[in-house]
Amino acid sequence: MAVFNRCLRTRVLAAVTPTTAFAYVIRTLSASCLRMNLGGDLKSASVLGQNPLHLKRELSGRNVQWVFLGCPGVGKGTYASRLSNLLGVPHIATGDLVRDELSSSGPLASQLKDIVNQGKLVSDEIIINLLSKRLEAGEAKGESGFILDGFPRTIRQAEILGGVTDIDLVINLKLRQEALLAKCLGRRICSECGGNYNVATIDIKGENGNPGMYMAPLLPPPQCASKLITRADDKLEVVKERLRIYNEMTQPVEEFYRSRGKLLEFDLPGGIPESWPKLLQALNLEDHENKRSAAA
Ligand SMILES: Nc1ncnc2c1ncn2[C@@H]1O[C@H](COP(=O)(O)OP(=O)(O)O)[C@@H](O)[C@H]1O
Repeated sequence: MAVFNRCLRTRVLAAVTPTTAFAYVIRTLSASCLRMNLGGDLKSASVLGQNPLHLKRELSGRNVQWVFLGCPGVGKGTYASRLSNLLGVPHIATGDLVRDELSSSGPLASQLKDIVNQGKLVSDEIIINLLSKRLEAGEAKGESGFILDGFPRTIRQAEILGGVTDIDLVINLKLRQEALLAKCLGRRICSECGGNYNVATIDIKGENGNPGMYMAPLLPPPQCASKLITRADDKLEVVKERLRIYNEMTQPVEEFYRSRGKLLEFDLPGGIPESWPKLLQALNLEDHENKRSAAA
């Protein structure tokens, strides 16, 4: 097994141009961690109506390599994490990697704090370094496959990723504009367990032929209720800036994958109870656990 060497990475990063260095880091990791290119295209499986889970069993060592796109507050983390549990692949959210780094008070923390709190994107170099370290740690635990959430966020990141591994499917989550801001502002995190909740109730009345939409709040269990915190970048002005940056920098990534036939557009019809079964249907997946608890 190829073991990623931190000194080598430092030397390579210093010696070559940034793009080459990022690609080198991910290629090294991809080759060893992700067991790439073992065949099978799970994206086309879902499009063609076969069951990706069935295919997954047939592809020894090759788990899904999916990406979630979507505006801040759309619910990428919620659905990526549910699919990660269902498919048995890691959910890797680059925003979480950035927040872990921020709370670690390591050398990067002070540099990242201002950028994140202003709603800006951190540099490709930093984000790829954090992602590489996360993949390296996953390799050590025997992980394979991934659901990426928050990466790629720029065309350059998408090109680098595409240069080193195959992405099977990109799920583009979409939610009505009126709901996005409220969802971001209602987001809360348990400071103890890290659980994600939302205190916003979205209740858009149907008018002029447009349907209404209801999304119940996602309230914390009693043990988390008194420990909720709001992300520093979930303030109104910062959220507006993040939405602006998404439209400018990340929306082109949707087209990047659309033109390659990898994009699955999914309009969220409401909260989790309505959206989760429909998302599973769109992916040709079944959640037996969910069915069992719904029937109970
Ligand atoms: N791929 C990335 N490229 C650059 N910056 C990133 C990336 N992923 C996360 N970040 C940084 O982390 C912050 C939080 O990310 P995330 O939790 O994904 O936010 P959101 O809820 O807006 O999708 C971003 O505003 C940005 O500063």
